[in-house]
Amino acid sequence: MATASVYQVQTSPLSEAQECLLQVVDGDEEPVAAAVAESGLKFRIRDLRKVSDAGVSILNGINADIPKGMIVGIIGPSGSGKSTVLRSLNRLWEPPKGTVFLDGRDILDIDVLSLRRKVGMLFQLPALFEGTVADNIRFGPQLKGQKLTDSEVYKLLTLADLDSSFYNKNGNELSVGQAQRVALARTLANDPEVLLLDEPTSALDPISTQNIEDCIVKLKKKGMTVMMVSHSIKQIQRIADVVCLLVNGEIVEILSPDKLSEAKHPMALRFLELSS
Ligand SMILES: Nc1ncnc2c1ncn2[C@@H]1O[C@H](COP(=O)(O)OP(=O)(O)OP(=O)(O)O)[C@@H](O)[C@H]1O
Repeated sequence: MATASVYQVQTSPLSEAQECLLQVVDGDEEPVAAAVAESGLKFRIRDLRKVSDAGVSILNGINADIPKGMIVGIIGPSGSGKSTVLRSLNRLWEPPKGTVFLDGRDILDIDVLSLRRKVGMLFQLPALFEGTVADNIRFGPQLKGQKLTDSEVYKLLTLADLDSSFYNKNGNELSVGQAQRVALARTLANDPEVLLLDEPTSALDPISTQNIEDCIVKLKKKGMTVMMVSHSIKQIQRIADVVCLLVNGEIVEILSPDKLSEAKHPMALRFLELSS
C-alpha cells in the first residue's frame, strides 16, 4: 500500500539511490510513506554535476527526490561535496550541469532572491549584521518593503526558542548558540519553505545544540522541508527521517537513520565506523 502511494509521485525512471529511498519507505517507514504520498516532492535533483575551476570533479551526478516536510540528513567524509550540494540548491553556487526543480520549477527560472527566500540557509557559524536582534530579524522582509510588527518579531524569537529579552540585544552581546538561533529567526522571517543547514550546531555546546534540534523538529512539524549536513551521526539519528551518504560527489546510499549500520558502500561503512 505504501509503495503504491510512493510510486504515484514518481514520474520518471528511478535512479538506484531513489530505489533505496523507496525501499526504506516500503519497509517499516509508514510515516515517511504517508508524508511522500500526501505532500509530494519539494526538490527533484537530476544529474547535478560540478567541476572546479581547476578541473576537479566535485559533484558527479547527484540524483535525488526530496519529499516535502522531511528532515533529510546528509553525511559523508570531508570533501565529499555535502556543502556543494546544499549551495547548489539555492544557487549560492550556480548548478553548472544538471537540473534542480523546486516544486516542479527549474530553479534557474526562479528569481535568485525569491529562491533564497524560499530556500533559507544556515551555516556553521552565524554572521549577524550590525544592530539589534530585532534589526537582524527585520532585515529580510524590509528588503521587500515589508515592516514586521513587534509581535511578528516576538513570534519569530519564540519559534527560534529565544525569549523576548533578546529583542533589543546587540548581535555582539550573544553567545554563538544564541546568535545561531537569531540567524534561524532571521531566516524564518523570510517565510522559507526549505531550510538548508550546513553543520548548524558544530560550534555549539550540547544544550544549544538541543535547542536548535528542537526548533528544527518543530519546524518540520509545521511542514518545513529540511536538508541538514552534519558530522554527528548521533544528531542525524536523533532528528533525520532519512539519510543520504555522500562519497566522492555521489549519493552512494540512502538509509533510514536507525539502519545506518546496514550501509554497504565500503567508504560509507568506514566513515560510519569511525564516527560512532
Ligand atoms: N570555492 C571552491 N572552489 C574550488 N573547489 C572547491 C570550492 N569549495 C569547495 N571545493 C572543493 O569541493 C570539494 C567538496 O567540498 P565541500 O565543501 O562541498 O565538501 P564537504 O563534504 O562539505 O566537506 P566538509 O565536510 O569538510 O565540510 C572539496 O574537494 C573542496 O576542496
